[in-house]
Amino acid sequence: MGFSERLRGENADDWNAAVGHRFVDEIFRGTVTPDVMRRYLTQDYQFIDGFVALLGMAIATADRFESRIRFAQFAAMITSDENTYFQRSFDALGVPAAEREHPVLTAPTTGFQALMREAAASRHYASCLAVLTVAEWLYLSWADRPGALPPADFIHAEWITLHNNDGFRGFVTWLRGELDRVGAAEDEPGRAVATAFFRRAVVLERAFFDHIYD
Ligand SMILES: Cc1ncc(C[n+]2csc(CCO)c2C)c(N)n1
Repeated sequence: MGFSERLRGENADDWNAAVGHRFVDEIFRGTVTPDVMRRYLTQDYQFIDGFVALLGMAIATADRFESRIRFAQFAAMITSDENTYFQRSFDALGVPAAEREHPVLTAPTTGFQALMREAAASRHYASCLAVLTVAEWLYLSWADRPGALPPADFIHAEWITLHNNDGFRGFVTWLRGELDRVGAAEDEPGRAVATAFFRRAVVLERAFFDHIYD
């Protein structure tokens, strides 16, 4: 069994609770209320800055050029103006500028920001990979419901298709392979550090979904 599959298995309870969360069922049915969707998206929007910084550290610490290229291309894609989902959703939900840019942060959001900052500060490629892999793979896992009909509202439908399209699937497959490769090459202390980052990320993903219903 590869490192990524082993890590997922060790965190199966929290992983499955996130992937099968009430929010996920409701977004596929198109029944997430505007109030909940607004809380979710305003908090999630605060995630992207630290995420891109962490990608930058993965580019810097990767052990080979081809991995840097993969991350650089992904970073370019997610930071291009092409993806206007958040702004269109904020417009549709009537979210004012102040709440888009400076919402009151919830505990899981500040937890994620700290986790991504710490992973980057570690300058340890396997730890950067561990956090990035959870953020991507767990999202592909919940969004991947073959045969499910798309909900009517674009706010629900596009949040699903952003995370289950073939390009995203290909990147997650590569990311898992990269974590498997790097995990196998690490010594045991290095693997243990990456394992702890992976676990914290899975716990926070579950808490992030829970918190929008509090
Ligand atoms: C709490 C939370 N965890 C993971 C993701 C997924 N995610 C974060 S950044 C990124 C790349 C650009 O889409 C992806 C897929 C999320 N949105 N929110």
